[in-house]
Amino acid sequence: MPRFTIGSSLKMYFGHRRQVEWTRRVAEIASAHPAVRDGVVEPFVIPTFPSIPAVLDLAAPAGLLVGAQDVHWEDAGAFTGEVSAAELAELGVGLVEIGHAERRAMFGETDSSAARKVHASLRHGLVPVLCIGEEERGEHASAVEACLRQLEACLAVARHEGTGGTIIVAYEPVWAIGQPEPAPDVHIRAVTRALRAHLSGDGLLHHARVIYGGSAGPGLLTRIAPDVDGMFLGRFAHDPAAFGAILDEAWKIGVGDDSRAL
Ligand SMILES: O=C(CO)COP(=O)(O)O
Repeated sequence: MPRFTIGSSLKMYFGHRRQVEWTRRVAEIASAHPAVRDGVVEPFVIPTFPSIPAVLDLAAPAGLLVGAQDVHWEDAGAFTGEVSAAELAELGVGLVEIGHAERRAMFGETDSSAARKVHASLRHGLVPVLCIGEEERGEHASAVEACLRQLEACLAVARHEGTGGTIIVAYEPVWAIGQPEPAPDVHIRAVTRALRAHLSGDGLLHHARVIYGGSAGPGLLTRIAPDVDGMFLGRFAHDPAAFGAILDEAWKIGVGDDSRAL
């Protein structure tokens, strides 16, 4: 099991050519990096739907997982504009982002639609990257409470149906997305610690991982590493070199962990 899962959603920032170019550079950096070669980091990229096949061609040989930014909960039928988990699995997609704050705010995503999408993804062996986070900045305790409530609401269908698997929970406080700085370290660590404790030993969701997103960039992982399993990057990974800098950090932390264990 890699120590960290680190990746980026390209949202709708780039066109097709630029996503391919970005992936080519990040794939070069990742495949040559000891953090990826030695399994300290499991890297991923989440492009737009039409760019998935081209991104997969470059990413897969470099050890980068590829995700989709959304999914529909049904397997097939009259659902114009939607894409099923079955088709994503057929293409070789490994991850599915579900319930991102932008989809909740702009496209009517709710905990109950997210719950159906999580279930569909697990049924097809895809790993949900389930995005949760409180809307307003406040006390740690109220953020923990809101996130645990949201997490369980988004897992309700999978729990009801007894459908398990691996899941990545992306803690993304809504107020920290698209900002100059991430949430304060102590806040991130309090919430991710509580989420990890809640999910540890979960009978249904094996290997649940908790990563942080929201204006994350180089320098943050070193400060929050003891309480997270990775990071979900946005704008601050648009420069492929920044992705490389974060792999450097992860490698240093991983080597430190190993030497402490000896
Ligand atoms: O939403 C995010 C990742 O999904 C974070 O985006 P930013 O890092 O650009 O705020």
